[in-house]
Amino acid sequence: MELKKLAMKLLSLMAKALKMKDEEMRDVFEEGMQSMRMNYYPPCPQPDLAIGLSPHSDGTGLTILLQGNEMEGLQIKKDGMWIPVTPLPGAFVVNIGDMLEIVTNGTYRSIEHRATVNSEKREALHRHISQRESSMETSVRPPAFSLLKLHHCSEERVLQTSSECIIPANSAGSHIWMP
Ligand SMILES: O=C(O)CCC(=O)C(=O)O
Ligand SMILES: [Fe+2]
Repeated sequence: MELKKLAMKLLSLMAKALKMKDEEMRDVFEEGMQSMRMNYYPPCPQPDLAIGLSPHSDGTGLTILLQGNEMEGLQIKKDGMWIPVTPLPGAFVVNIGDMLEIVTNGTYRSIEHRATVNSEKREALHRHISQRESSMETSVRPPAFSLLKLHHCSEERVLQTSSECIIPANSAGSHIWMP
């Protein structure tokens, strides 16, 4: 509940920064799905040869993350390089997800990230804040993304552009957002 309040506050500030209507942002995320996940990375004898979680972006609106036992592991990709996100005691990390990138018309970019492992265990607790289904039309013009039914784009086009397109996590693969 408190994390949802925090997420809505952050979303509201982003809406303000973008001169979007607050209600518009609330309409997308207030009644959306939320999920909680605990990731446990066991101690690894050869961390350099292993990966905890492969590179991805979150398909959500916002992810609020607490790096539990303050072990390093989370890395973001910036200018082609993996940068560690050093855990700060008691601090949350907030990740922008794909759906927020779409709603903000590409201004707030969804970040590619991964998790490495250590010779000691690591824990990370996540709260994902997602959109209400069928509420993804941005009022910003021109829209940077449009929703295509998958059968309208050839498999080749999807493959060519897959690093730039966004596949909604809950769409069972039937729709795709294209820039
Ligand atoms: O373990 C982490 O810090 C990141 C995990 C993550 O990115 C995810 O579960 O989506
Ligand atoms: Fe993630």
